[in-house]
Amino acid sequence: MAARTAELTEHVAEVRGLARELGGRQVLAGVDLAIRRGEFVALLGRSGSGKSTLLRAMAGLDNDVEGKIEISGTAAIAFQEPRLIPWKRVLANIGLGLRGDVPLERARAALAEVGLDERADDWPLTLSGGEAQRVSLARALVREPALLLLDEPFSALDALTRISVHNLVLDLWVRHRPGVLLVTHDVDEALLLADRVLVLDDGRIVHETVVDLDRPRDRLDLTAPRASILDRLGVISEEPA
Ligand SMILES: Nc1ncnc2c1ncn2[C@@H]1O[C@H](COP(=O)(O)OP(=O)(O)OP(=O)(O)O)[C@@H](O)[C@H]1O
Repeated sequence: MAARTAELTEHVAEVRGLARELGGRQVLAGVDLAIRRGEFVALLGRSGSGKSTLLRAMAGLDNDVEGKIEISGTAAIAFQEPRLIPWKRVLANIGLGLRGDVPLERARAALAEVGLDERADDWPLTLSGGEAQRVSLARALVREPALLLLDEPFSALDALTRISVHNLVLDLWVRHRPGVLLVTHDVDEALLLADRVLVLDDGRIVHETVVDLDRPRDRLDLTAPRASILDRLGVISEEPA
């Protein structure tokens, strides 16, 4: 079982030699990774490469990993599906914590931050996909996480909703400055949002691209880093030479 809490100074999360076997396969085979305070990191990798396994371990949801995980403060996770409890109203869903309930005022404030204060007393099933994902983000934020783990939170959204939730995540990140680890399949999404893009393959981090560009970013500026990441993912780049 990996260590969980630590007084890290420069970093909000440190993972060393993380290993996990699943279904007879070594899915994680010695992952090393560190996230600085307030840093936005994106994680790419082929389907089945172990991205969700890594996030679950960092969120403390998997006790069968080997290696070291140190998180300085609280980690909160949001998933691809919002995972709201249908028989609890929206506000109650935010207040429901993994570790005890949070005060109502804080839950209301979190809901207001994602622009849904008027939906506090509604049932989750009356929300659109984008709204439900916003509630899921509010539920993570209300824990005031030092580390926010996002497991493909945009991938089930249509293109326009996706852009608005991208912008919301960036706004929330600027306001609260948690360290973020975002799992995505979308190279452009990773490059538009993150300070650093990592690639997971064969159970290890095999590639890192630093994205040293101001936000909001222009897709045209991302051509070179996109090509090198696609190359590492084994995808032929469609960019003109
Ligand atoms: N409980 C389990 N039992 C056996 N194998 C599992 C279990 N959970 C995950 N796996 C396997 O572990 C591997 C990694 O899964 P994981 O969900 O972490 O991959 P991923 O990179 O997030 O994939 P995707 O991009 O498709 O979501 C996969 O091959 C998956 O089938």
